Amino acid sequence: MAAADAPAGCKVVLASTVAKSLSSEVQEGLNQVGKAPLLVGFLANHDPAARMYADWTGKTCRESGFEFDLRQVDKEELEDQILAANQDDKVDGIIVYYPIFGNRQDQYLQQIVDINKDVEGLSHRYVFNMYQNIRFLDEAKLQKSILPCTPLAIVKILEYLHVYNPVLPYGNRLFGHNITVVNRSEVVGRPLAALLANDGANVYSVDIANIQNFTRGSGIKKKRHEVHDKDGWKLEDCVPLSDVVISGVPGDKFKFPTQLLRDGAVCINFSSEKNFGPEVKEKASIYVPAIGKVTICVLQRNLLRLIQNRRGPSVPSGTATEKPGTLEALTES
Ligand SMILES: NC(=O)C1=CN([C@@H]2O[C@H](COP(=O)(O)OP(=O)(O)OC[C@H]3O[C@@H](n4cnc5c(N)ncnc54)[C@H](O)[C@@H]3O)[C@@H](O)[C@H]2O)C=CC1
Ligand SMILES: Nc1nc(=O)c2c([nH]1)NC[C@@H]1CN(c3ccc(C(=O)N[C@@H](CCC(=O)O)C(=O)O)cc3)C=[N+]21
Repeated sequence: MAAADAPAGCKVVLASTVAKSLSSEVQEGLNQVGKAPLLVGFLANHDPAARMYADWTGKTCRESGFEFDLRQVDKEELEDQILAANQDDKVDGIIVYYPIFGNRQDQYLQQIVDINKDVEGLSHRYVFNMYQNIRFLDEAKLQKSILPCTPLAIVKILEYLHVYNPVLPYGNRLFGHNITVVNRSEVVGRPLAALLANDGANVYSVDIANIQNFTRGSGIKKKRHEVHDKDGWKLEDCVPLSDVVISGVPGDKFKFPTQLLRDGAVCINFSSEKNFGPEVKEKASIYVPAIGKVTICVLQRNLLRLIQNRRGPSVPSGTATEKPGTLEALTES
């Protein structure tokens, strides 16, 4: 499209741009750690999206000073393989690509990864901390808890876009924003809605069946979010209220109804498919078409955090302790 025909108002922000701003922080962490951390990936399914993501993670890791060992294993052998990697001192982090069995056995496998090697933050303790808005692992608030990579990548993008308002205190920086999240899976959509609401946003969480409101209440008086069903609500009810819309519907059938968007909304797609058609640029102020590169940066950041947590706190006096238990305290280096 010639520049003169381009929609005037919309800025397309690519994940690579946001990833660049995070990678200097990752490189700094890497220098402190003083070795190439080893991430082991277990692929036990034939999902092309998982394979693509795994190959891409390997390429990015090798380019940026990390080692990545992708192990293709039979699903019946995976349990023993994970336990062996838990025991292996050379292994710093473990990522298991899901779905494998596609049922509760997958939850079982998530819980057998050593919590000190769980780069995706899927262990019960990390998940509990996230939903309860508990940001540190220790009383002294020196060891940060681990957040799931894709939801945290979206938080990092919203910080980059200045949707997080630094004039407000840590932990309240999304106060005043209405955000629609289309996807409520346990791996991305539900944790994302909780994180955004814990930071002060009023979140509409949409799945195939219904819409829920995640909120800290009027004046964000509550310490952590609560959830209310919005009976009978549809996208038509929440999208026009939302200044940020985040969509992650799998498959190529779903197309987000862009005519419902508020003028100047910020739109982010995290699905492998393009949930927003090209016409999104006629309405949005900012459009982020994909986020994968940021997710991988956050994965590397989590791996460094695990190594730092394992080595024990060596936080310079007066940094982590000064900050209240906030997501920023958790997400800042
Ligand atoms: N970019 C990244 O870093 C990542 C991207 N993904 C991608 O995100 C997408 C979603 O992955 P998962 O959450 O694991 O999928 P999932 O299948 O577990 O969940 C899909 C969610 O979308 C909802 N949904 C489906 N159709 C809908 C509709 N028509 N209207 C409203 N809601 C609808 C479902 O109710 C469910 O909450 C996939 O394309 C996946 O490849 C997943 C993980 C990381
Ligand atoms: N334990 C676990 N964690 C995962 O995070 C996980 C998983 N298992 N199993 C498989 C799915 C799939 N997945 C994707 C990551 C990035 C893109 C993605 O969107 N990548 C490109 C788009 C690529 C393209 O345009 O084709 C991007 O964001 O720029 C898609 C899918 C993570 N997964």
